[in-house]
Amino acid sequence: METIEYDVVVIGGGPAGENAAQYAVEGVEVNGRAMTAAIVEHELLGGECSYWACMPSKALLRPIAVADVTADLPGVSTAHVTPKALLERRDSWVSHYDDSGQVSWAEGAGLAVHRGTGWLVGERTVQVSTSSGDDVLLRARRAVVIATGSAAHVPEQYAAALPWDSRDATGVIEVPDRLVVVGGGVVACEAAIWMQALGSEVTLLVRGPRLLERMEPFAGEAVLAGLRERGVTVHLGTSVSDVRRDSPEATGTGRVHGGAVTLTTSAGELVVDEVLLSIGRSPLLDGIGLESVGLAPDDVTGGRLPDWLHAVGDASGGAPLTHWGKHQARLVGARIAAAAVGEVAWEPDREAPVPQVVFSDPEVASVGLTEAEAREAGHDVVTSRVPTSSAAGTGLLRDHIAGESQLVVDRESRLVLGATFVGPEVAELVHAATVAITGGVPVHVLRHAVASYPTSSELYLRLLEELPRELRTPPPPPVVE
Ligand SMILES: Cc1cc2nc3c(=O)[nH]c(=O)nc-3n(C[C@H](O)[C@H](O)[C@H](O)COP(=O)(O)OP(=O)(O)OC[C@H]3O[C@@H](n4cnc5c(N)ncnc54)[C@H](O)[C@@H]3O)c2cc1C
Ligand SMILES: NC(=O)c1ccc[n+]([C@@H]2O[C@H](COP(=O)([O-])OP(=O)(O)OC[C@H]3O[C@@H](n4cnc5c(N)ncnc54)[C@H](O)[C@@H]3O)[C@@H](O)[C@H]2O)c1
Repeated sequence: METIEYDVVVIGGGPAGENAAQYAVEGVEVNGRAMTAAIVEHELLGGECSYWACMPSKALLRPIAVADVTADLPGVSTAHVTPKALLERRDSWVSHYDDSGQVSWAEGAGLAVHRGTGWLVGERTVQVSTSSGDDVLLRARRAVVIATGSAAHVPEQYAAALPWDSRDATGVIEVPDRLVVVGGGVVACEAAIWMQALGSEVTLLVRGPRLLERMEPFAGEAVLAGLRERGVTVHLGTSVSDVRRDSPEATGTGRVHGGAVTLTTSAGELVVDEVLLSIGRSPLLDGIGLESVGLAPDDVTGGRLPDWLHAVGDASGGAPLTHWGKHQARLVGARIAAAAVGEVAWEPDREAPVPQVVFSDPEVASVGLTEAEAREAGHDVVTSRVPTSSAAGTGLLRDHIAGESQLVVDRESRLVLGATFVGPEVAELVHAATVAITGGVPVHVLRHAVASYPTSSELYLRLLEELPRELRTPPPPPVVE
């Protein structure tokens, strides 16, 4: 078997793997020789995000959001979604499932791409099985990075019915007349919108009492009202006990997978044409040879790895979000690069807060701790909440503005712990809160960050004004006895 040496070998070429490889070697020379890295990828370079997750879902949702605005904005005629053109836009944003652009980027960045499935066979050693049948061994002089992503959960009771997963929803070709979406998380709240806009009659079956259960309750309530308003049926507190399908058939991604599906649920029996299962994802760590180096998947997600092995992105067990995986990858890449030249990479003391935007209607954008998480962590919490329409800039966006926005503040330090914005186009509002948390900007200082009139950012002034007056000044110095 041929053996090739690189400084760094990355298993998995999604956004996290690509960034780890790039940051580990970019501009780094050791003894006058440029660092080298290889990415092993067995599907498309760019990963889930580029072809089956973030990009296609947002390409589908944006025109729907724009059409919604025109329906609520006097002075323009109302636009309507045209399903064929919407799917063509999706196809263009996923480059027709062709990754040659990403391969060119990798080659331009000096990264080698090995097509095939990779797994560890020993310390710093990855075997790659290629479609031609010629396996190759990649030896990493410095580090191996696991960036294999995650896989959707498919409980046993659904497996024989061949339900859709998120790839079928983002890659939809045949629009089922009646679609059940199981789950009340991010995929469910986003996919229900585009599937309904494409013509499906959508029913959400949510096991828990609310949508978006990891976010502030008022966010899930607003999204629930939004979905119902656009004609989506939502059953909360509903479990599925049996799933049967007539003639299940593996017809391919985005096509209806057979005949009618009958679901027995705590809300009664439902007969539909397709079921989209969106009940979470787990790190993809099976079959990557962890046992060959004495490790188990829990060691990866628990951060118990030898110094030559790293994990980034969904595979690490951290927040399964592209920007978070890329952040982890930049940190890991910088650590590998610094270690190669005998240095230690600089990192801030404080761990960065995780932002997330749900591109539902209304949108939800949040960062840091929810109120409940902050209290559980022992903070003396103060919150301020205002209608998202309460700034002139947000009010101008459209006629009807649903949703509220909230800051969670630590009373003692005056620091922002978390923020949630619910409403139209709030995605861009959250970054200022992310900056405030990352930079440790207390609210009495944040009040002096003046937003232009009339922009949505003036909502910060409204939120800060709602806080108790005593938080407008620095905390008193500690009394020295
Ligand atoms: C429908 C949907 C929408 C989403 N929308 C957003 C969004 O708007 N914003 C956001 O931040 N996040 C979003 N996410 C989450 C986001 O897609 C993931 O967090 C992100 O893709 C994780 O990146 P990654 O590099 O860790 O893994 P992936 O993107 O999954 O990439 C892993 C890569 O590794 C390859 N691989 C796996 N095992 C091997 C092996 N043994 N050998 C070789 N190659 C291997 C895979 O083929 C894949 O290309 C969405 C997820 C879904 C499902
Ligand atoms: N805009 C974005 O950032 C975006 C968009 C889509 C997906 N994502 C990422 O993808 C990940 C996966 O999304 P998701 O919606 O599949 O997961 P999720 O974790 O967001 O939601 C899972 C939902 O399924 C429910 N559930 C769990 N097990 C169940 C079961 N056995 N039966 C019925 N219901 C069950 C949960 O109560 C929850 O409502 C998310 O964690 C998110 O980070 C991000």
